[in-house]
Amino acid sequence: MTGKIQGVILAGGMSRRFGSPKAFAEKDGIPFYQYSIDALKPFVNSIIIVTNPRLKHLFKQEDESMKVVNDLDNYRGEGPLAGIYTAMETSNAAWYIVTPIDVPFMETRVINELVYHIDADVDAIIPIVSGKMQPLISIFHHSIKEVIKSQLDNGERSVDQLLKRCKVNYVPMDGEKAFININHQSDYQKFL
Ligand SMILES: Nc1nc2c(ncn2[C@@H]2O[C@H](COP(=O)(O)OP(=O)(O)OP(=O)(O)O)[C@@H](O)[C@H]2O)c(=O)[nH]1
Repeated sequence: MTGKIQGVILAGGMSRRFGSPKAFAEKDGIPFYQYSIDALKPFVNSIIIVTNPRLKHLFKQEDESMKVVNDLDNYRGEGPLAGIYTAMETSNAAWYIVTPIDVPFMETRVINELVYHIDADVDAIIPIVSGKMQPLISIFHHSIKEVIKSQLDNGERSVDQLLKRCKVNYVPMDGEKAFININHQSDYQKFL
């Protein structure tokens, strides 16, 4: 038994480098954030998009199984950990599968492989692709919620720091393309 699995889409970033909200940039006429939804959907009971008040109204809530919320007030805009903590506070699940909104080549097989490694003995499951870890396309157990909170309360926004405090299963994976993330307009020109 794995318990309830919640999908989390981190969508509260400022897209400063990109210059406009990345979630709504398009690949083949489909907004980037939809690719994150599509990759998660087969594996989760529900999806929570965690964003900020500037963008919240722009996300379409497809059905009852999807929720769009802002980062909790205390941690608004404090980075990805604020989004993960908000999801853990807002919903009640055993596991949280997290994705960002700027990975338009993401594939269900990536999430499938991470889900395969869900195990009671670990706190986090993180892919390693071409020697680089991808901590924002990952699975976290709810038991680390208080660790995240204490980091946020100490102003420590680093996900890498969190991983040093957790039992992590690092999963080597093939297929770099699925992990391409778009940060700058030049990435958009290059890959899309
Ligand atoms: N909920 C939430 N998500 C965030 C926050 N900061 C970043 N994210 C998300 O985390 C992922 C990675 O963010 P980045 O690309 O590093 O940051 P960004 O703010 O979107 O872009 P830059 O402003 O160019 O750094 C994206 O999906 C962001 O939307 C935050 O404070 N809250």
